[in-house]
Amino acid sequence: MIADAGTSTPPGATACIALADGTLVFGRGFGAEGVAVGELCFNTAMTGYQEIMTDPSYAGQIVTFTFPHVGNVGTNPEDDETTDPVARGMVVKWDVTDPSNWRAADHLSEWLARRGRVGVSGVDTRRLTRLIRDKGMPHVAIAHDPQGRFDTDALVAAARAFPGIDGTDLAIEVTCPQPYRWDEGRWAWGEGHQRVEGARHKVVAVDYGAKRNILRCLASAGCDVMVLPATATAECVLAHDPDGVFLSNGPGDPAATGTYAVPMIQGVIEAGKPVFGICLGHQMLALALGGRTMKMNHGHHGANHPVKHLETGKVEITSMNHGFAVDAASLPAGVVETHVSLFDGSNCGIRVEGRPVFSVQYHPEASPGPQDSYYLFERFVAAMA
Ligand SMILES: NC(=O)CC[C@H](N)C(=O)O
Repeated sequence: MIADAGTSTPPGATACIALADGTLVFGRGFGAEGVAVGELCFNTAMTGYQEIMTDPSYAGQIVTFTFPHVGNVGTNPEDDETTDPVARGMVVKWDVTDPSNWRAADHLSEWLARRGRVGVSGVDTRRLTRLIRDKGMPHVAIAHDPQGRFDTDALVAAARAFPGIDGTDLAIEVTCPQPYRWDEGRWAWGEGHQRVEGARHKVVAVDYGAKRNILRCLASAGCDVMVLPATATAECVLAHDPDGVFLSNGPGDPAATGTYAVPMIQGVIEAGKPVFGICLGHQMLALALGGRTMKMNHGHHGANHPVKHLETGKVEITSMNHGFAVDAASLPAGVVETHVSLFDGSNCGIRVEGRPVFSVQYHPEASPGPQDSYYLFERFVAAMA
């Protein structure tokens, strides 16, 4: 149900996606009723919709899932990457509202409704994805009304009024309000998440919107993790006398977030600390080293992205979620490009020559996704040893 502006609501439609250019897409609503605005992206992962919806890096975005069966395994308390969903809404093909389709413990629709997030199902997500590729992550308003009453002109106007993610610092909205310690390790099958005892390395993790599984990977690799808010200064980080500093993933434009992150990162590098960054942390490390970042057309969001490690020639299948990228041509002498995307050649990793400072654009904690890149946590620990 993809139509032009002014088209009346088709019978049975209880949800509408209005693009800023006037394109309308109708479907069946689930989750919360109401309207949400944001940047519409697509994610190609076949599993992990709950982890994706609760990844703080999706703040300001609405996620279209290209995999057709989303919602069929319900939700559970173990898979949240943060307390609340952070993506503003979700779009899926499978009709989540059909009760005969659902047998899971906690219905995705109720889970989403409890958290005030809007869902649109029954959409031709293949066609919508092509549209996102053509238009480059459009600004949209999505609406869910069980009576199917939509003021489509107002929805298009709301999409147009969305300020966009370019130039916006969103990390400040999702970072932790207070420092806290993290000592829970990775999932052990049948035993859940366990406390890790006897950690050997003191790590400060700066939280720009960290996923819980990243902190679990650090703890499981032997790190005693102190999580600090995004605006922590170098002085504040160094006051914890860490063996290493971790820069987390997070939402928004790295250039806008760099205003406070860059001086902190420069300070800890100057102090000789090992530094490891993931995704937004990677982008901000590149900025701190004198590089530039740029907005991508439709970004990389999925769990099937091949990345080449240029120094070993090995290919890793990675989990990704980013709409900005480091411009490799902008990297100064002494900063080496270590990884590239085999989809489009974009930069996926850097390191500083002669220093234990490195970062990757993708998500080695793989939540969801393949675990090919877990070695990066071990590399960080080795750098601190
Ligand atoms: N996953 C992330 O950390 C995303 C980084 C950044 N917000 C981007 O979209 O590129």
